[in-house]
This record gives sequence, C-alpha cells and structure tokens, in this order.
Amino acid sequence: MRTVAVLPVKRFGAAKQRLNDDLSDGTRRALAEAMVTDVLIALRRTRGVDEVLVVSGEHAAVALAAGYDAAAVIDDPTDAGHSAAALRGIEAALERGATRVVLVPGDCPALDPVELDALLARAGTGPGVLVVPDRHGDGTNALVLTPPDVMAPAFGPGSRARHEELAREAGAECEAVEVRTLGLDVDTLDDLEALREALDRLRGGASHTRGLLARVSRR
Ligand SMILES: Nc1nc2c(ncn2[C@@H]2O[C@H](COP(=O)(O)OP(=O)(O)OP(=O)(O)O)[C@@H](O)[C@H]2O)c(=O)[nH]1
Ligand SMILES: C=C(OP(=O)(O)O)C(=O)O
Repeated sequence: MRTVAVLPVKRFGAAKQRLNDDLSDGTRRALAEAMVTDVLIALRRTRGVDEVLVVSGEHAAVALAAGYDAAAVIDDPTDAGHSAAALRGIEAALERGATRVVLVPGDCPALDPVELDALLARAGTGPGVLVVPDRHGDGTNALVLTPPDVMAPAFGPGSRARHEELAREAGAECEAVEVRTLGLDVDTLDDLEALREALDRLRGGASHTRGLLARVSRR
C-alpha cells in the first residue's frame, strides 16, 4: 500500500476569511502559515504517510513544503477551491503510484502523527472511505480514500453526510472515525479558542501555532 497525503493550501492572504472581523490581516496570515507548518511537521512524523503533496499557489507554502520534505507542490494559481485542489492532488498522487490518499486540511495544527497512523491502520485494501468529522460533527476534516479515486471529495457545509452518501453510491465501505486532534480545525474564533484549550491540555506538537496563539489575546 502506498499512501500519499494531499494538503491543499489556500493563498495565505485569502485564507481564514471567517476570522476577518476577529483578527488583523497580518495575524490571520501568520495564523494560516503557522498552522500549515505544524500540519507539515505532523505529516512528516506520520510513519504511514509515504509522501506529501501540497496543492497551492502560495509561494510561502511552496517554500515550507520544500523545508518539510513534502514531495512536490501542485500549483493552484487561482485558488480553485478546497475540493478542486484536493482533486488535483489526488490526480498527482495516482501518477506517483499512490494506492491510497489521505486528504488533510492545513488548519488542523494539533494533528497527532500517532492518531493519524492509527486512522490509516483502520483503512483496508478498499474500496473504502474513512470520513473524519469536524468537532461539530457535520463537516469533514479528513478523508482516507482507498483507492485514491474511489470517489470525488465534496467539501463544504454538511460535507460529512455528503461524503458518506458518495461513498455508498461508489459501492465503497464507509466509516466515520472521530480523531481527536483532526477534529480541531480553525474556521471561527470559537474554533480558535477550542484549539487553544485543547493545546493547553496536549503535550507537544503545534509549536508554531502555540507560538502565534501566545501573541493573540484570549477572548
Ligand atoms: N489550494 C487550495 N486550498 C484551499 C482552497 N480553499 C481552501 N483550501 C484549503 O482547504 C483547507 C480547508 O479550507 P477552509 O477551512 O475552507 O479554509 P479557508 O478557505 O482558508 O477558510 P475560509 O476563508 O474561512 O473559508 C485549508 O487547508 C485551506 O487552505 C483553494 O481554493 N485552493
Ligand atoms: C471544512 C469543510 O469544507 P471547506 O473547507 O470547503 O469549508 C468541510 O467540508 O467540512
């Protein structure tokens, strides 16, 4: 089994728009970059991930990818959308011999490599889909697709149920798996505070995001 992690990254200046009213542009950009950095570090430490593909038009993300052993960067010059970017990564992963992909967002900095390895260990030889819900239970924070093109990702509001239905339509086995550190994505200020509280309890990891949060006052 050859597992490739696909990490779509929106250009940092356009990222995290739902935090527009809560953080300055500079802090929002720095947060996006810090979170992507921590996700890249966690992916590098995940034994079950053979290669990392970053899909982005963000020059700083390209530099980060090079610095953290990401195998390649697939360009996304126009921020084509989360699902479109993920699809580009899946196509590139297939060209590189992937038999499984894990789609990971760049806004889950608490990602624990041990938990990700445990998730990958649950994926069979396929056809199968593992859906990792967000902390609200109705979004999707990660997908494990075996084979990579078993179904097309369809991120956005209500995506958990949509992904489960798409898996059924594809005749694939489907399981929703809660992964504590993958459930902590950051879209809103509430998410940021939930992440901060979780990091207060967690040992290690997310060093760049921890550093940034230390400079952002608690609500
Ligand atoms: N390459 C690429 N990645 C994207 C795009 N849109 C979202 N992503 C990535 O997909 C993951 C989850 O996306 P969102 O939670 O919607 O992040 P976001 O678009 O910055 O958040 P909002 O601006 O608040 O919608 C993050 O890693 C994003 O960087 C896109 O158009 N292109
Ligand atoms: C976060 C999700 O979608 P998007 O990243 O596109 O907002 C989701 O599908 O739960």
